[in-house]
Amino acid sequence: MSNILDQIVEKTAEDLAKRRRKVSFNDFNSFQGFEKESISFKGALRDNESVSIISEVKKASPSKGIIRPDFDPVDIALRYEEGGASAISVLTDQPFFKGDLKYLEAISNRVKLPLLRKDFIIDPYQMKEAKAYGADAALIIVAITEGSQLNELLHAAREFELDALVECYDQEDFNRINFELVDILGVNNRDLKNFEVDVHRGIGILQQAPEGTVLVSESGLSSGKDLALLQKEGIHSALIGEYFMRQDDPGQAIKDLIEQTEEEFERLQKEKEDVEHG
Ligand SMILES: O=C(O)c1ccccc1NCC(=O)[C@H](O)[C@H](O)COP(=O)(O)O
Repeated sequence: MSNILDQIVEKTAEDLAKRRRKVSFNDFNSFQGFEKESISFKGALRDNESVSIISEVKKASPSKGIIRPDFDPVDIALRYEEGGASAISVLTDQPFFKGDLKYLEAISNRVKLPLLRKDFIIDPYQMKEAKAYGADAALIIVAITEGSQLNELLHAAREFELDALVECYDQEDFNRINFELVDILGVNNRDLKNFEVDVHRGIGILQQAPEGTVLVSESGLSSGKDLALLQKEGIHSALIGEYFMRQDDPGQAIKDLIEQTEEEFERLQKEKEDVEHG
């Protein structure tokens, strides 16, 4: 690991140490999230004939800086729900993405869709914290774990009734996964050395997962063409942030994208039939 993830993880560890001093592991037991029954994130991604959409609440990013200056996380999440998203990803990292755990909590009080805590999780403390603030699922990035840490985080997710979206950046990450413990796999299409995205590279890795794994393509997706390609290649879900966050009405943008995807998928099917029948 020698890229932006190094810097993010270093800062995450510092902030985590500060939070631990304020709120102990046991303190979380009295948080509101523990009263809520988890909603199946995995089920929501699969319950779709076409590619399901995980729409992301994302104010800023290391690659683009501030993406949405006029940022109202609850309003955005409500629009996502109305627009037809299957699940919502909420960035909770503050230093690099301008996210907040409070956004997760506020959204969980208003929206019925399953919520993914999108952060840089390196310790079981953050899993319990995710549940405490209303998450139904949490991201685990393989590249920021070492040795048994990945499996330890997977066990913690299970303990706190969270689905785990396990994210790879490359083949090396993929090779480290024990699929007996993992049932939702994401591949991030973004190359962290130059921030370029390549959806085809991601598909190639996702397709190696065992049958029954829920497959998620992440980053750089913005068109019906992208999503129809994913559907054609057997990918279940698309995680989309920046594209929606740049639209005046992110809810309408989801509706339009779903419609474009259906049209493009039909076009691809017809093209295939024409080739088959000469
Ligand atoms: O978004 C970034 O610049 C970034 C940089 C370094 C590590 C992670 C990063 N993004 C996190 C994500 O995975 C994306 O927010 C998510 O996949 C949505 O991507 P997009 O649709 O391109 O906003």
